[in-house]
Amino acid sequence: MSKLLIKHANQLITLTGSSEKPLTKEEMSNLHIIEDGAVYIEGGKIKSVGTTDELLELYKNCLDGVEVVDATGKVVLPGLVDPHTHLVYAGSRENEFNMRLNGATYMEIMNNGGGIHATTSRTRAASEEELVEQSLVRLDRFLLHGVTTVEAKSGYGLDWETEYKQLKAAKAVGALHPIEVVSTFMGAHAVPAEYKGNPDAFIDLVIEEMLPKVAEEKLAEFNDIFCEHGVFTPEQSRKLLEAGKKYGLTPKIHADEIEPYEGAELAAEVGAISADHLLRASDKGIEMMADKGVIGVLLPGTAFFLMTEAAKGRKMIDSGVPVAISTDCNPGSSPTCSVPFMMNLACMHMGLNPAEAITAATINAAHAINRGKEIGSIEEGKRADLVILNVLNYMQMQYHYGMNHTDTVIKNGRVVVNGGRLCYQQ
Ligand SMILES: N=CN[C@@H](CCC(=O)O)C(=O)O
Ligand SMILES: [Zn+2]
Repeated sequence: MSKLLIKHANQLITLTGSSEKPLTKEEMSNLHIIEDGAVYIEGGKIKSVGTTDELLELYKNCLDGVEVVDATGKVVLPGLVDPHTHLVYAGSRENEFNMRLNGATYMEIMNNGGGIHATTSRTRAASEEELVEQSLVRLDRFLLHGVTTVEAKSGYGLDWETEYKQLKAAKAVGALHPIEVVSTFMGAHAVPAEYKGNPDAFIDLVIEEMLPKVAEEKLAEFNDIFCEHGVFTPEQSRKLLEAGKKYGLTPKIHADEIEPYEGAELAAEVGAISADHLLRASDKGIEMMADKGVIGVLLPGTAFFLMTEAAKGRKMIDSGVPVAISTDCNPGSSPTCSVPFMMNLACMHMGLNPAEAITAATINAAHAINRGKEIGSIEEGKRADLVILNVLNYMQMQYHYGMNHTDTVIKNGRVVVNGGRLCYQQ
């Protein structure tokens, strides 16, 4: 059984005591830091957490054969968790970026057959192997940025054959790569050209034909929809999310991204685990989310890349919404794998402080994908997913913005990134 000791961390950010439920309000700023910290890992799990002196004393007679990682001058965090990605797709859309720089809007591009439709065409045309290959490249990028778990949505098929191919590709990459991939079914990501003008019929198809197959083959844990003016209405969204619950799929929702549409309210009403985007969420919706404990997944890269006003992260935290951060990694509105940069943006454009950004990208992000008991904090019994950053204290992670400080990544107790380079064996 592999054994590993991390010692002399300048700051060991443990986030102790957060496994049962996501952190809210002031709790989000309390990182439970151990100075000169150490972690002992055995068989992929965290065995002990304490100061270096404490752990060296505790294990003094059994350090033979233990791999030792010296974190002097560095910060140790739980592995970052990305709870909202569109990981599996084919192609890219830099042409649309150029169009947007010249004044076109995201929805105009989509309504003219680009956007999600453009990626749908390419994803339909790609083989499962091609999707796997392209997704593995992105997973390597995530890992190099300290991310050890990602959620991945389908939604570039909009027909069963391709949705199935995407979900299978997500499973395959999860098995091939050190990063754990958690699947979400998002058959209702857009109204496909074949159903243009008849979104109700498409929702019925998703409910009647696709949901049962997703459930039968256990292809996903969550069910998501793009609830947006011109895409799916709150009524259609409610119908789909309620139907998914009957198949054991937990609701998630793309809510209030472009225009206010009572998506936050709907998330609270259907008992969604998270409502994501929320750029235009209403005050009432924010209150309802706080009341029901719906996690607000902030996607600061999307507002940044679409050059629009960011979600009100500060207000959400002050109102009691448990907040998480994600990349929204996708080829149109946020083609990035850098969770650390999202944390920078959340501080600069959404009013989070650096401690809250860490909570949002670790334990709260883990809760947003129902993994709070296994990952997201550094505690005895949890999975040994950790990242070691080349900074002296956690605030420097946000202060030296736009840089990748990842030095070492440990996944399930194995060193998979060392000195900022990938070092895992497939
Ligand atoms: N807005 C809907 N879906 C994605 C973007 C997908 C795309 O443009 O390809 C999002 O979350 O931002
Ligand atoms: Zn998304």
